[in-house]
Amino acid sequence: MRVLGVEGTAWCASAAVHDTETDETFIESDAYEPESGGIHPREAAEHMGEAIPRVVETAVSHADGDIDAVAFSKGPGLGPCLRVAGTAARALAGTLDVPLVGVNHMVAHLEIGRHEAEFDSPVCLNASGANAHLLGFHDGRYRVLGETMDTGVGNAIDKFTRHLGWSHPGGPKVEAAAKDGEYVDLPYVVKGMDFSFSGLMSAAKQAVDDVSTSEASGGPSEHRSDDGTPVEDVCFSLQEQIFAMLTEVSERALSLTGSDELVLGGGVGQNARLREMLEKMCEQRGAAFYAPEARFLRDNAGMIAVLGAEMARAGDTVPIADSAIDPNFRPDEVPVSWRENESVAVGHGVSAAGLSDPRRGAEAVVDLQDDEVVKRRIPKGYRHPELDANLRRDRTVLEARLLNEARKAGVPTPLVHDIDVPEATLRLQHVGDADLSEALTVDRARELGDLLARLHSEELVHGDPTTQNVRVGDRLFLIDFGLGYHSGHPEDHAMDLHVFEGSVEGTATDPEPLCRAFEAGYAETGEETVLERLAEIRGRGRYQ
Ligand SMILES: C[C@@H](O)[C@H](NC(=O)OP(=O)(O)OC[C@H]1O[C@@H](n2cnc3c(N)ncnc32)[C@H](O)[C@@H]1O)C(=O)O
Ligand SMILES: [Fe+2]
Repeated sequence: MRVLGVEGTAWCASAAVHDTETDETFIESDAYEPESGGIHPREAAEHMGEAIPRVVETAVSHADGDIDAVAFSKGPGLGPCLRVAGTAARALAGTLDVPLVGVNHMVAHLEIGRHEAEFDSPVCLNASGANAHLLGFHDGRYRVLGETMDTGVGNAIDKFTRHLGWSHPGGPKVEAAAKDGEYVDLPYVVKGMDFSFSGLMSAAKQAVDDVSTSEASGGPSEHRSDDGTPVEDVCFSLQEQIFAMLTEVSERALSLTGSDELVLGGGVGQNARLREMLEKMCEQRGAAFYAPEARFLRDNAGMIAVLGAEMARAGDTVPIADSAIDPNFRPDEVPVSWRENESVAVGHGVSAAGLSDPRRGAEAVVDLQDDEVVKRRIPKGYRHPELDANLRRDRTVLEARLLNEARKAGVPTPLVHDIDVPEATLRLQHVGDADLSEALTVDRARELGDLLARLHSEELVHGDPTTQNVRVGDRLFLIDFGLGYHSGHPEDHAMDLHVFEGSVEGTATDPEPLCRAFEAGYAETGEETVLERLAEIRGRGRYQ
């Protein structure tokens, strides 16, 4: 079978032909390059209007007109661009009299890696321009295990370079500038498997602004000053922070799902430092890692044609009348017709808190000694040594402090027997006999809701309350406060709830009653505003 793919979600007008017999993919692309600033939707759509017919013609003639189906990016993306590419795809399917396939662009970014690596059920990290998320496959659907709480990763980097006056796209320029940089401390924000870039980006711009104000007459190529931060140091550190955040949440997702395969997708995946970090992390935990070649990472119609072929084979085609584009098409809305009903399931190779298989813990090695647990935050080879030392120290100290404060707030936690800060090691009381991930019930979900409400009423935030960070005994115990902090803000409290529900939705067959009970438990003692904020976070328009 030969499938023609059409891609036109934002900047890349592209057509491709995938031949399922030979597994070869021919791609023809034409990039829109804004003269100044970022991507303008109207200009980008004009570019699509000119370039799509051209790239389609090249691809069709490459296949000698021998095409069995037409697949196109149905969304997400910029409406005006999607419309142009969608119209072209519909017209082509009509003219050739072949079926039409509507592909989710984000799922295509990840399926291309799975297809090439021949992995069964990997965790997928998408690092693209307008998005950033972790997907796992469970019970016939992609589940969003974690995602950005504000902008996509590429857009965050591009906004920073726009601030510097550099042309679009900024990602490759930051990568080049980072080669001569040294580490400076910048914010690092992960919440469970979610993460955000806005604080980090403001700090980066601030650091550079200090430089440019004192260099006002120095011209754009001169970035150094005596008291400011050299721009290459900011670029270097930006990469170190952002990619370490993405790698950390990927590792957490591997740990939570028990998967030992990771694939990368999206344009930012072209960055060698990101790939290096992911590769090192996987190597350290004995997982397999795959990143497709660059032409399949950045936006391209090849990935649309490859997934389109699988969908067409599964009979997943769409009548022209029902083929409307969807600018907000989320990957978890896609009915996955082309995969067997396999799952990345919780429990798979994951022992209780990683106890019998210490390698599996996301962050720490945990050893059982009599009735005590020795938890050591091991150095992570993928992180910059300074960042690594800071994170291990800060999290160890915070964890010890917050475990005690939480207990005082009436939330059961293990007693802290001893702390060794230089070794980032805690000796803790052994509590419970299973993880909540192995023993989640409606009643326990409710009990946990109540515990988090109590924690929040004392202005404490857990930071990572997934089902793996709750122990089950005669009652529930909260463990692993390493991402915790003090805050009385409803947004921070709501994020705790969001993280828990994300871990349930990513792994439970029927998450709905569990989440409802959890929220009911929270509502008994917790603040109504937090639950309202939770609903808002869920529906928040992200990815600007
Ligand atoms: C919806 C769709 O239009 C969108 N696609 C998209 O944004 O294009 P993509 O090719 O996946 O990613 C482009 C981004 O990838 C970044 N990028 C490219 N090369 C890079 C590099 N070497 N280092 C860091 N970022 C890089 C660019 O700066 C830009 O932000 C998406 O997938 O989110
Ligand atoms: Fe993309």
